[in-house]
Amino acid sequence: MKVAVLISGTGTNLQALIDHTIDPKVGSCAEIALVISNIPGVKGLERAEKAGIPTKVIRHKEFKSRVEFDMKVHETLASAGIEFICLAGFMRILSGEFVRKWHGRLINVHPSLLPSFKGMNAHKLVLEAGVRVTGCSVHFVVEEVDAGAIIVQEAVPVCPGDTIETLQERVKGAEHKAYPRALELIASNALKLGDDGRIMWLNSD
Ligand SMILES: Nc1nc2ccc(CNc3ccc(C(=O)NCCCC(=O)O)cc3)cc2c(=O)[nH]1
Ligand SMILES: N[C@@H]1O[C@H](COP(=O)(O)O)[C@@H](O)[C@H]1O
Repeated sequence: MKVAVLISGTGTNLQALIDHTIDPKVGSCAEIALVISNIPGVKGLERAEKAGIPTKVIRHKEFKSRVEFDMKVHETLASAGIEFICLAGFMRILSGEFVRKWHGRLINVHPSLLPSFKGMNAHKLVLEAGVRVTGCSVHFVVEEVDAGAIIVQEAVPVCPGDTIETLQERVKGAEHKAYPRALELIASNALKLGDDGRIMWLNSD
C-alpha cells in the first residue's frame, strides 16, 4: 500500500513510520512512497531524504485559498499513485472536499486521549485540567477537526512538575508506538472506516 506522510515540522512520527515500514521483521505491506511538507527546510524532510523517500514542499502561502492548496496536494498525491495518507504534525486544516476524496484513507495522530483535549494546544489543556493520565490517539480524519473514529490509543501518565515540553516528550514516545500499530492494522486489512463513520473490524479469516 503506497502511503504518503504529510508533515510541517520535526517529523519524529514520520521517523517512527519509516523505521516500522522498512523493518524486515515486520514485513509491512505499507510503503512510504512520498513525504509532503507545507513548510520548507524542516527536519522531517531531512529524515525522508536520508531514507531515500521522495519529498515535496507545497507552500500554503503561495495559494490564494485553502481549497487551491488542497487541490495541489491532492494532484501531487494522485500523480504519485498514493493510496493512503498519514498526517504527522501537519498543521493545516484540510478542506471538506479533500477529506471527502480521501474518506477512510486519511489518518492523524493527536497528542491526547480523544475526545478530550482537541485542537492545537492539547498538552496545555491537559496540564490546566490537572488530569493524571493523558496519551495519544490515532484516528481517521473527518471534516470536523480531531473528531474522526479512533483506531489506536495509548495512555501516558502525567507526572508532578510536568511542563508542556516534558509531557510532549513522554506522549511522543507513545505516539511512536501507536502510529505504526494503527498503520499496520489498516495495511493488513484488520480494520477499516465503516460507512457509519465508526471503526469496522474485518474478520481475520
Ligand atoms: N478537516 C480536517 N483537517 C485536519 C487537518 C490537520 C489535522 C491535524 N491536527 C490539527 C488540528 C488543529 C489544527 C489547527 O487548528 N491549526 C490552526 C489553524 C491552521 C490553519 O489555518 O489551517 C491543525 C492541525 C486534523 C484535521 C482534521 O481532523 N480534520
Ligand atoms: N500532531 C502532533 O504534532 C506532533 C508532531 O511531532 P513530530 O512527529 O513532527 O515530531 C505530535 O506530537 C503529534 O501528536
